[in-house]
Amino acid sequence: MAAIPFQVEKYAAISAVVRACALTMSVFNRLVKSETVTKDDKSPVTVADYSAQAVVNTILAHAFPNDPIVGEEDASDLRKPEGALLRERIVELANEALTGIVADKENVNWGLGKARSSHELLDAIDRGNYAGGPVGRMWALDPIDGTKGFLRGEQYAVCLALIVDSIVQVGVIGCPNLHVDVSKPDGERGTMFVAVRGQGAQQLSLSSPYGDGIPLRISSHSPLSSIRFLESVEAAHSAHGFNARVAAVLGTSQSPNRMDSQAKYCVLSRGVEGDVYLRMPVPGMGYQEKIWDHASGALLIQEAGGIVSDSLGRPLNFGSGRTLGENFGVVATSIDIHPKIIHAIRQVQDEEKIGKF
Ligand SMILES: Nc1ncnc2c1ncn2[C@@H]1O[C@H](COP(=O)(O)OS(=O)(=O)O)[C@@H](OP(=O)(O)O)[C@H]1O
Ligand SMILES: [Mg+2]
Ligand SMILES: [Mg+2]
Ligand SMILES: [Mg+2]
Repeated sequence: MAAIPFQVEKYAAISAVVRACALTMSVFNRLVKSETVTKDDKSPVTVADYSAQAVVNTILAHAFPNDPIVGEEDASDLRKPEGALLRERIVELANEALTGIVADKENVNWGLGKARSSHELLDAIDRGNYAGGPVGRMWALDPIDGTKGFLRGEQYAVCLALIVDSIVQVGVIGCPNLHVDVSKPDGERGTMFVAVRGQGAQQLSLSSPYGDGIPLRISSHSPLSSIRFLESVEAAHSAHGFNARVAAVLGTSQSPNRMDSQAKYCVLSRGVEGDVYLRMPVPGMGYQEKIWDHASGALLIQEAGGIVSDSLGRPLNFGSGRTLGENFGVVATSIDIHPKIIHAIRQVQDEEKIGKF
């Protein structure tokens, strides 16, 4: 019998994301102020981001020693003398996660059960320093996407994707704070989203992440007047005013559904809580989107029957380095709504040019 493509990669990615999610959940309740620091770009990073990256990269290094990793965090601050306390905490947390008992897929060995030295774990974090590029295999990792959401106790996600020759082949996203049942927002939390190119997309739960799961299907029949946008919480991360003007052009009266992280892609793939994820650059910021903020989610949407492009309708290029440097904005939605959104974006941009706003 022929092997199913990317099955080992899928199970390794699920195993790594489940352990990283458990780590972040246990840290959340015990996090103290000194365990969050501000990076050079003014964004927060916590002991949970660092230790989750150490855990995922340790598992990937064991399972696929030749695969490079594009990960958000690096260990340079932790190697400095003033990083000693943070470093100790990260070593403790990462080893708890690597040696703790979590249900892994049977008959596989990801090198777990053995504690690592501080040196090994810092090197594991720095395996994420790969520059990216158009050719070959690489993993894209965001150990905590939506760190601000994590700190608020709201949505965040552990996101891992395998990219081969610029194309995302496997995408796994764990959302510890996302409700499992769309009709019960206050019900059980802890979801896992898994997509493999050509094999569909499923929602599973973090407590039972290896079964068949629920097949995901993006919503496709919303009349334009009732479509709902998904967007970032932070106005500094995506242009809320621009989204509101696109919504006005389309004539929708629904207020946007705002949440942090790639949980937006997850919610979109479930087909009920939103119809379009629109992320337009904030003028003057000069920010380039990072591949780890979109790779898993983009595949999830495609495998759920939707389409992901930039604001000009061009495919996202995951092979141009650590950023989506050749793209401008992100639009994820169903195949039938997509051209209408691209058209409305152009209309708003034209109106802005003639000074209508
Ligand atoms: N200036 C700017 N513009 C656009 N995007 C930025 C910017 N700065 C940061 N980031 C990235 O946004 C990631 C979080 O995205 P979200 O959509 O979750 O934003 S928000 O937190 O809800 O506002 C966030 O991911 P994490 O750092 O993993 O939390 C960043 O990669
Ligand atoms: Mg960050
Ligand atoms: Mg992120
Ligand atoms: Mg992050």
